[in-house]
Amino acid sequence: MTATTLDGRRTAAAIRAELTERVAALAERGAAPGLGTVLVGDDPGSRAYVAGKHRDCAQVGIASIRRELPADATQAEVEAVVDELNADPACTGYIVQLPLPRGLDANAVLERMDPAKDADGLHPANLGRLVLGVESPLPCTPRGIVELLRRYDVPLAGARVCVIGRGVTVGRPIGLLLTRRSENATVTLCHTGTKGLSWHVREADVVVAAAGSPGLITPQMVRPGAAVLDVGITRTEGGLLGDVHPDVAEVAGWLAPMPGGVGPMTRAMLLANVVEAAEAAEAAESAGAAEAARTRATEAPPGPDHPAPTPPAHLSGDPR
Ligand SMILES: Nc1nc(=O)c2c([nH]1)NC[C@@H]1CN(c3ccc(C(=O)N[C@@H](CCC(=O)O)C(=O)O)cc3)C=[N+]21
Repeated sequence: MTATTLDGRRTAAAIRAELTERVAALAERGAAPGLGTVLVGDDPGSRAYVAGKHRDCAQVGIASIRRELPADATQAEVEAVVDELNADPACTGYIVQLPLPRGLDANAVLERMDPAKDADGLHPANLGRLVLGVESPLPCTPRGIVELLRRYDVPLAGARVCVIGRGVTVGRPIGLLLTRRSENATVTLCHTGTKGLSWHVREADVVVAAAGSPGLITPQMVRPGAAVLDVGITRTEGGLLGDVHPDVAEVAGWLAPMPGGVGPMTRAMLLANVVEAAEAAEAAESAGAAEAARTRATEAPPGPDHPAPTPPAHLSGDPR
């Protein structure tokens, strides 16, 4: 058996085409989405990832706002950039590229962001909303995984999903998405302390490998026909390595490879979050404008343009 490729590049391109139309519609109503990125330090991976982000933005017509700080930036300097983007009306959404260099408090930075501009869905208020089932921007990688599985009709209802990795961007939030009633999967969250990892993986209909451990998932561990998504990226001299051994393609029913699987979907979902935030802001603004117009109409003092309405006879107090 050779797995069907869950082609993230092709799927992300289709999503970008859909978003391009929505950005054009926003522009017609005078609302231009703008994505900000905050990059601290010079990690080559982070740099490449942020550059990709700006290329994607240019392609769909989203303005991009780039902020870079040196690796020795202070907490106050990073927070000043956050304050600036919170206040900038041209920036409708932004991300702070993680991980931050040692010594910086990422949680304090995330907490300081305007949750309405959180394009990553990683602000504590938005993660809380995800737990509560309240609408919120969703973390990009988990959202990209769900979208990829959906577009390839991989069955999720009642499916056993094994997630390997407990990071904040993937492993922790993905269980919250997959166990919603709309997806209805059952999720086991495994990590480096899990006993009998092979057994857990072998039970699964869907495997999400996000541990950052090259070749961790071998063909013998995978249930024939299962969907396997490689989310791990390890940078080596020889290139990028995923968490899934290449021979898994002979056993799996579906495979999201690295590269070309979940990574491009993550980027597409970031764009989706930015467009959705701009649509929500535009809707709130036009609702606010309509409300203000109504308030003016009902509260304007009587004058030559607005004569006081004549009360109906039974309320006028006039005995005639
Ligand atoms: N605030 C924040 N939000 C993130 O979403 C976030 C982050 N920080 N820090 C780092 C991780 C990693 N990440 C990737 C996204 C896309 C690819 C991607 O497009 N990968 C391509 C190729 C990768 C390459 O060639 O370098 C692929 O898999 O085909 C990779 C990695 C987002 N992250």
